Amino acid sequence: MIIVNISVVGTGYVGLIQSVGLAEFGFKVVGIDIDERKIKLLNRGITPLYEEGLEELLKKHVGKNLRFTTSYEEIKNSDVIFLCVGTPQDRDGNADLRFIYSAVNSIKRYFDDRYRIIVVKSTVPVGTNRKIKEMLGGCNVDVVSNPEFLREGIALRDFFNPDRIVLGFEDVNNSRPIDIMKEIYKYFLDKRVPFIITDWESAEVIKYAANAFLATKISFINEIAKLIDAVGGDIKTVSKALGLDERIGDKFLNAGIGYGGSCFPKDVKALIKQFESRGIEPKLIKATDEVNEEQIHWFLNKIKRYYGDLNGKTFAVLGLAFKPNTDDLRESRGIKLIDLLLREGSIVKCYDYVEKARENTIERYRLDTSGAYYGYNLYVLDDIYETVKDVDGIIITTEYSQLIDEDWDKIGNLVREKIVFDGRNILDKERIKELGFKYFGVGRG
Ligand SMILES: NC(=O)c1ccc[n+]([C@@H]2O[C@H](COP(=O)([O-])OP(=O)(O)OC[C@H]3O[C@@H](n4cnc5c(N)ncnc54)[C@H](O)[C@@H]3O)[C@@H](O)[C@H]2O)c1
Ligand SMILES: O=c1ccn([C@@H]2O[C@H](COP(=O)(O)OP(=O)(O)O[C@H]3O[C@H](CO)[C@@H](O)[C@H](O)[C@H]3O)[C@@H](O)[C@H]2O)c(=O)[nH]1
Repeated sequence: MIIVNISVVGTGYVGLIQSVGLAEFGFKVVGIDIDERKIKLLNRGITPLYEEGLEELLKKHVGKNLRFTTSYEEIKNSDVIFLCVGTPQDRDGNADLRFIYSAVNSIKRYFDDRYRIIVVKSTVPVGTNRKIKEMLGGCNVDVVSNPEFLREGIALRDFFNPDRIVLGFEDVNNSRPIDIMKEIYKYFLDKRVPFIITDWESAEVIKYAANAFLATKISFINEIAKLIDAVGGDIKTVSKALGLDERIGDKFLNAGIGYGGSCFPKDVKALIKQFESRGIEPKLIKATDEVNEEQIHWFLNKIKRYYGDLNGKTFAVLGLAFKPNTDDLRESRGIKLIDLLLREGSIVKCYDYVEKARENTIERYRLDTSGAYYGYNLYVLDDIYETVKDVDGIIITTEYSQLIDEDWDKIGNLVREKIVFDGRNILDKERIKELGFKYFGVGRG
């Protein structure tokens, strides 16, 4: 089979990267989304979300072998359909599959006798690929589980350089869908990226297990950081020494105010639910989640212990996105801390290096033009020096490396009190203290 047409359903972080990536490979791609505003922007070559290098690649292909639409009719002409809609958390902590099922029903309407493949890239609980196949009963279709492992902020780099490609099939002895997937991902085969060809269930579990393992590394080091805080020492040295053991590895051992984002928090919770619904207690994964939920409160208490009462105090919160170089605020620890500070009666001035993250914050709180959040005291500023002016304390909430190179002398002259609560352990503790700042990190004595 020569793949002629590909469609990608859902044009968020995953779907948009998948669309431009496949267009770059030379395929004819149509992105489908129910969000008309997004589709209009995309067809004009504008990305509704911020990701480095994405707009350039979008502009290169849009109007040529890449276009976007809200019409599912495109499915008629598609050989391969990538499913990339969101699977957010529902009220009970399960993965909400509403968007998946609604997209599958929309796709089904345009199926005829032609053979097609649906590739599920969304993160879905065990059993979902099987359920999708059942929903398509009678159709000439194969369903392939192909979880995505990209990280926001470096999504394009991750897309073109994956550690592995995981492909789950209903029947690993049926070569037809396997061959087609290998044709689509020939670029990766040529690069000798390992391919894991397996069953649906294993593929589905791999995605959740990978996220839960990384989240556990973070919660583990955050727990050790609490001990270090009590006894003295520096968690950064501890992490470094641990990481030098190749069996442990140095990645994802940075202590801080916890993990956020659109994946770890919801995926860890959804994995817990998948255990529980089968009568198994996931003790370790539950602890990972609990440590993370607690971490921001533990850090707020540290701030409270210093000031006594936070009511009326002014803080500069540096970092709004859940991680550097993205505009994504989902489950951002910075936003969570802002909410907690506002509840304590504090005045918050905040800043992020990514302009779109600042805009999203304004939108989230529906700020008026002066920057004052109705009923609260929240200001989103476009300049870091304006942000720190006259504050009682600086709180770092996102691990931006740019913070290291800021003019801390100048910052020291602008603040009311020279004190930094470094929720990401990003600053050089000794250097900042030499400049006369009081310094509080996470597990730094
Ligand atoms: N964001 C990441 O870094 C990342 C990485 C790996 C996996 N994932 C997983 O990929 C999936 C998508 O995540 P995301 O961050 O790209 O989500 P997103 O919220 O950014 O995008 C989802 C898109 O789907 C669209 N959509 C919803 N219902 C639709 C429908 N019926 N038809 C067509 N479009 C529809 C929405 O309008 C939206 O544009 C999730 O399951 C997530 O867990 C995300
Ligand atoms: O040592 C560390 C590393 C990360 N974090 C925090 O962990 C969160 C998540 O970071 P990261 O994993 O880099 O970002 P995501 O874009 O959420 O990517 C994760 O979630 C995606 C969606 O499932 C997966 O595809 C990726 O492989 C997985 O890394 C952020 O809040 C970070 O601040 C730490 O606190 N300490």
